[in-house]
Amino acid sequence: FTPGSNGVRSSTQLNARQPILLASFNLISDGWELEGGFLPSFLDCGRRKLTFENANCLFHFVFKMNPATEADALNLANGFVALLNEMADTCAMDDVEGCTEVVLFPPYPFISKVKDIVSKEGITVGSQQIFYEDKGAFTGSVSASMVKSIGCEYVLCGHSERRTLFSDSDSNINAKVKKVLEFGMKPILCIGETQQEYDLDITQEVCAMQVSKDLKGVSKEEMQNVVIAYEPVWAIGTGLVCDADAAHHSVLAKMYGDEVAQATRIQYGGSVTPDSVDGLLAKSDIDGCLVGGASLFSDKFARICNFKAE
Ligand SMILES: O=C(CO)COP(=O)(O)O
Repeated sequence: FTPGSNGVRSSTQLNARQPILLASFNLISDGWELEGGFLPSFLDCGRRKLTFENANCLFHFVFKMNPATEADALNLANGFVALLNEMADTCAMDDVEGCTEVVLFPPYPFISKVKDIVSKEGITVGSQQIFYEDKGAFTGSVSASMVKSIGCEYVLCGHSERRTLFSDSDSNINAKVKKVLEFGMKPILCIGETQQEYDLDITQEVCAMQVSKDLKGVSKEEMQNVVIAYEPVWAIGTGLVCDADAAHHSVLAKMYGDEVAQATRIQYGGSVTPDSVDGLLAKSDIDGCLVGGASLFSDKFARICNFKAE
């Protein structure tokens, strides 16, 4: 492909991929036998802080394996809080409607102390990963009960880096999604095609397969706690931004009606920065962003939360 001059793939480049979630949810619906197309709303899903003009958005900031020390992580968290305090905020802590939900995903050792700093600002924390077993001789692993017990509300499942670097299979991801739900937390299922799959024009098939395998056995009712993050692998950490037409709610609406389309939260991830966020969130079909690299800079974090849809 040829990226646009600003590193953003244009919609013409993405025409072929627009029905990704149509295909994906078609497969899911075969398993669910959806009737009448109702899924409960996601709007009860947690903390919120900011109002601005951005109602009901869901921003997840994933630190990945950064920063190097606890002191650095706490500095970052304090920086977020300081900047948020400078911003207009009309959301009460227990507001839901019209407020933006912000969740941080620090590495395990920093979760509790970061949570202590940011929770008074209405920001909550999540876990970048869990193992699907409850307990036992699984050296180096962390269970759902452990992260739940320190206040994690969300858990990432199926991130492309886990799929490729740590051989996370679809069946393992499915087991993790179910374990997260069993413990009353919310899985964020990450899906997305690689560069090679994009070039082969099999994006739809790849995403459909991931969704159908990774959500196998997840009920309609449980789906109210599932978030889907569409993250093209080629866009992660590269500066290239998919225009995310692929994550189009209207394809869901055509199949299941508006209620389902509105109830399903779809995030976009892949090189979300202060420069790209406004354009991305101007698309009514994107409900929020999953942010990696920009999470490590408090000014970028603050600007992303305070996006202005173009
Ligand atoms: O992988 C990501 C979030 O999960 C995206 O990472 P970047 O924002 O660094 O591209």
